[in-house]
Amino acid sequence: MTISVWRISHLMLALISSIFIVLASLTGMILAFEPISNQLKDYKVDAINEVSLATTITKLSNIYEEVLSIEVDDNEFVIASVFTKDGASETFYINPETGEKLGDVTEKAFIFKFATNLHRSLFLKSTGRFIIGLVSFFLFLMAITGAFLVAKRQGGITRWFSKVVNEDFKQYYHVVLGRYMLIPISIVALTGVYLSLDKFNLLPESEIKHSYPEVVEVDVVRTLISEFELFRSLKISEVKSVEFPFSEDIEDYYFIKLVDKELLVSQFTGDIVSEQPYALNQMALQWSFILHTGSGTIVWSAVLFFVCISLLFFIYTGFAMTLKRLKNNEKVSNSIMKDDAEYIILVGSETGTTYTFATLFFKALITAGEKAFISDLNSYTGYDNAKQLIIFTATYGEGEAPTNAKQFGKHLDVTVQNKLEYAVLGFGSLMYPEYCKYAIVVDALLQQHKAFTPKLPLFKINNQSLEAFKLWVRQWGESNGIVLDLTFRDSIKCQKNNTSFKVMERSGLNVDRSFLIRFKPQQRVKFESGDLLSIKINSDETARLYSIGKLNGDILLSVKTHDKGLCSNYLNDINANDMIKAGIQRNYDFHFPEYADEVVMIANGTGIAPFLGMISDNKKKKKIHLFWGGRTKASFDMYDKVIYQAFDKKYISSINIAYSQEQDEQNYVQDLIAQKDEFIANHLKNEGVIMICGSLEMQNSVLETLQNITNTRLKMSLSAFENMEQIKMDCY
Ligand SMILES: Cc1cc2nc3c(=O)[nH]c(=O)nc-3n(C[C@H](O)[C@H](O)[C@H](O)COP(=O)(O)O)c2cc1C
Repeated sequence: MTISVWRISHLMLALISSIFIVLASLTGMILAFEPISNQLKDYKVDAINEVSLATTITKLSNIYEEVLSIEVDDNEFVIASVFTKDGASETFYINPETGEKLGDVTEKAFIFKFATNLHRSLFLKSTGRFIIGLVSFFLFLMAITGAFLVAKRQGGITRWFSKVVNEDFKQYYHVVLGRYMLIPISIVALTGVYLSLDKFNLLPESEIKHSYPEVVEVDVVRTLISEFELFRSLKISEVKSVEFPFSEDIEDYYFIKLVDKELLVSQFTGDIVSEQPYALNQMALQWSFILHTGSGTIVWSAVLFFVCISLLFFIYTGFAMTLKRLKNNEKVSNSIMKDDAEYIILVGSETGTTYTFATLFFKALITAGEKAFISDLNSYTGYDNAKQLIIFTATYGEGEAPTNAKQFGKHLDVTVQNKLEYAVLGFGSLMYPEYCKYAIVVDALLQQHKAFTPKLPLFKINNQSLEAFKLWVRQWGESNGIVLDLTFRDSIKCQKNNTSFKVMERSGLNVDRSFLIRFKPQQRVKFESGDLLSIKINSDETARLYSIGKLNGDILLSVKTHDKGLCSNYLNDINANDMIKAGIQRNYDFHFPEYADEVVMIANGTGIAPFLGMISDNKKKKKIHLFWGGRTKASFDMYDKVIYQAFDKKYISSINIAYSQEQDEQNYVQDLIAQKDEFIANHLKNEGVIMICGSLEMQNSVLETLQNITNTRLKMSLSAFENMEQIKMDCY
């Protein structure tokens, strides 16, 4: 079955039963307190596991005129029904060791009575009981479909507890909590179903029939109760209830219920006259009751309370995710027919984010005056006037196609197509072993197809990186001679840029038109190397982010100027003692990994800035290996003072530099990594961390090189190390 069938079933079940689950959870939360409040009453006697039934009966018989019954409830409180010496009939808690009264048996509190009724039958008697039973069954089905979705998402049941990719708060905790709550929720649901089946008499008949002796000896001598072998050996904690003989007639017996069986016992001799074990379903019923109500155990009641809260959380996050998915999947309407369009954009998306990116691109094409058409990959067909096919696709399951792309391969085989150029943009996550696998498959299918010629090589986007997307759009625009202007709605979070920073010093421009600039915050702000400084020149512009190196409490930035770069030119125009307003954006995922003993830092160009701070602060002298790529020797001059000072202090263990334009043969940082493949493989094997900062092109090439190294030398996918937080990236 495909993932969407499971997801739709999961959603449908939730839609049908959510109101009842909310009611059952809220009342369940109240009811979870009943066993707790009962246990707080002080009627439990410590010696309950030592006192024998013989002792309790003897003591009671001495104090009261007649004893009718003894009951030990789920809280292990002992209740006796007696006639007092004054002839009054009373039922109360007793001390089983002395027979003394401990307190009156009070009625269930109103709140618990009310909650029980609502929880069991919605105050609708049999109809309500039926609804609740059915909803319990649906809840169980939801647990199963949910488990399947989690297993699929994690890449198989064996990876059940492997790290969950955190792309969205609600989705992340829906999955993380779901993994832990699966078993308790299934127990609550199944026991609920079982209790309902019992109420509707749908369980097999399990009434116990005792065989009474046909011939009874009449001249038997009465033995004292305190001498009864059975009563002496039975501890009161093993007994559920004892009904005393109705009369002193020899044919009336003690009727005793234990945890697993019922006994008829002679009141004259104490011998067992009949012994009947409970049927399996009777035992199952007892256990269902305990597991469903938490009766008698505070710990399980607390678990049940947590189950109720988590169900409310699942309903809230589940519906919030569905709404977001629906919003993401809102299709833009095409203003022209497919056969009139020159650019055909086809999308493969499961939860809609790829559609959001494709829509941005589509709208930019329309704004640029191009004839574009957008649709699902499944609706691939012939296009009469198209020049280019642009495919945006995510990957799902274990490297599979999203649901709206599953038919693409089939349609491609049977469709007669005019000659077309194509470009494939893959959306995926490096956390999964099959990174962007479906985009790779689509690219390969088009490569083999004679109607198609590639316009751009396959481009992969990790974790919906906006920066990577912008880079691809720039490349696409350049190769097609179209200037595209992407308009983002909420894509960049608004930063508060109201902290004052004073410029302490700055370098001149180097050969690459880059410079270093150092700021001192004028207010107390928290930051670390790896955090980002957000600068917004005017309110119309989106904020520009720069990676921070923290040097002696100051912020060090390495800035490359661009001809049309508003922010880089603004920074280039300021000098020592000038003030700027900016904001700190914490970037916790890119802080120095204190847990690692050895760190490899890979950067190109200005990406070195956070590493300058981390290296200068390495007072513990952890092993740090720097790999840096730049254009020429002069490109590095700006950084060598900080680096060689750190080297003298033994704060850095090795420096490896690749120059792309210093010699005839171009040498890039990924080439250095490839040359040191054995070292890199050992580093990862020994739990070392690799940090990457710089351009997205460099990041993609370095990741490819690392993937080759882990595949060939360690026979493992790079995603395994990513999942163990051994790869950290901050590229732009
Ligand atoms: C259950 C699940 C399985 C995934 N499997 C893969 C995978 O095998 N390879 C990959 O690169 N990305 C995988 N991803 C990541 C998605 O492809 C990525 O988040 C994508 O941006 C989602 O796009 P969409 O919202 O348009 O569906 C998976 C995500 C989920 C939730």
